[in-house]
Parts: sequence; structure tokens; C-alpha cells
Amino acid sequence: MNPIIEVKNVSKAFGGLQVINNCSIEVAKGSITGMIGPNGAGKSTLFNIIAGTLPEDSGQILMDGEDITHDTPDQLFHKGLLRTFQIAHEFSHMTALENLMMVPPDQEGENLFSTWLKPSLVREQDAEVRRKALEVLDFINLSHVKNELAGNLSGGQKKLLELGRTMMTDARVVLLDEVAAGVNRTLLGDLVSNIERLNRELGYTFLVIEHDMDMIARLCDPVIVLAQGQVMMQGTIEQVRNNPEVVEAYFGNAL
Ligand SMILES: Nc1ncnc2c1ncn2[C@@H]1O[C@H](COP(=O)(O)OP(=O)(O)OP(=O)(O)O)[C@@H](O)[C@H]1O
Repeated sequence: MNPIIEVKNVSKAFGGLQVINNCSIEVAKGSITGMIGPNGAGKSTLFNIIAGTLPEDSGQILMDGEDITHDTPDQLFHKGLLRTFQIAHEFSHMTALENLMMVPPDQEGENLFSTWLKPSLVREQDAEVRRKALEVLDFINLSHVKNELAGNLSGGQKKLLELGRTMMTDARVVLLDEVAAGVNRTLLGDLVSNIERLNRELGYTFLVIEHDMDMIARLCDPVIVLAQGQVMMQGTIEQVRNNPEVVEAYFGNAL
């Protein structure tokens, strides 16, 4: 396997609570890797550590063999490692199109000095960003709501827009945290097929935390089961479902 992300012996405690316990995982390049586990298993904590928003106590994280353990979220963004976030409150007053156009870093148009010095360059870049944003809206099937305020979109459309935001940069690895929550079944289908297309057509690698087992089953291979801050097992969803220890100890009849 050719890992794009390697988590090596990472530990994290909150006060006296050891939440991540010498945990190691590998995410294969080009995979859609799922991460499941009972409440409190440490999934979000591990995500936050990988995404650079929470410091680990010990251990190392590599991306394509390069040490990214101490990178900030901004540095990771520039390296193509992104995490989807809910559309922040301030962005809910912007249209879907504007939300996408906000994403690219280092936009010349945002720099007053360059606006004044190189107006034609800024206009060209604005046009380019707009063209890309329209393409992304088309890809995620949201063209019909491009001028709608993001705050007025349905839960599922917001999730699609969040996914679209990752397409405005050259993402390589996308961390998805519970994207299925609150999304109706029809839009969930759209979301799943868009994730698959991004994976297949643009080569995105995904690491997905999800409680929705249907979504995990449709999308993810392999699936990592986290329990008490450690990997309990890793395998196909079938192997996970057929592992009596996993089922009995952690999921009851949920699988
Ligand atoms: N900032 C924090 N301070 C103190 N304890 C925390 C903090 N963040 C998480 N925890 C604790 O760490 C443990 C793991 O939480 P985490 O959110 O990583 O689990 P999870 O697997 O994502 O759970 P869920 O499926 O419920 O989202 C929990 O007991 C939680 O209460």
C-alpha cells in the first residue's frame, strides 16, 4: 500500500483521560477510508490532530512521507489536506456562488495594492475563479441555487457546498466528519456519488468519520474501527460486520 497519510504512535490525553492511545493508522493514496467506533472512541480528536487544529502529546503524522505533525491548518491547506467544516455563520449571508469564490487562497483581488497596480490581472483572476466556481456548482448539481444565500440552502445542499469548497483548491486529502448527519436520503445519494466522483475522477483521498453505516458500506474500503483511542480492527465493511468482537462489544445490532 502507498500511504498518503501515516499516523504514527499518536497519543493525546485530556486531563487524566487518555483519549488517543499510541494509535497508528495509514490511509492509502486514492482510497476512501472510513473510520467508525463508539461514541467517545476518539475519532474527532484524531481528526483534529491530523487537521492541525489540536496538538498531540506525542507521535508523528506524515503526508506523502513528509512530516506534517506541527503544520498549521493553513499550511496543510496549501499542501492539499483539507477538512470540511460547516458553512460558518458569516458565510451564510453570501450566495452559494460567492461561498465558492471565497475559497482560493492568495486571491490578488483581495489585496488593495495589487488591485491598484494590476487591475487587468485581478479582473482576469476574478473571471477565472468565477468560471471555476460555476464548474464546481455544475459538478455538485447546485447550479440552480447558485444565487441563493447559503443560509437558505437545505442541510444536504450545504453539505454539497462544503464538498464543493474543497474543489476550489487542489485538494489531495479530504477529511469528512459526519457529512451524512441531517441530510435527506435523496441528497445523501448525491453526496455519496459526488464523493465517489471526486475520488475516481480527481484522485482525492478521503478519510471519513461516519455514524451512518449505509454510507460507510457504500463508500468506504477499508474501514478502521477505533475503540478507546486505538485501532481495534481494519478491514472491509463485511469483515467489520462479521467480526463478533466488534459487533458485540461496540455496535449491538447497528451493523
Ligand atoms: N477538548 C476536550 N477536553 C476534554 N475532553 C475532551 C475534549 N475533546 C474530547 N474530549 C473527550 O475525549 C473523548 C473522545 O472524544 P471524541 O469526540 O474524539 O470521540 P468520538 O469518537 O469522535 O465520539 P463521537 O462519535 O461521539 O463524536 C470523549 O470522552 C470526550 O469527552
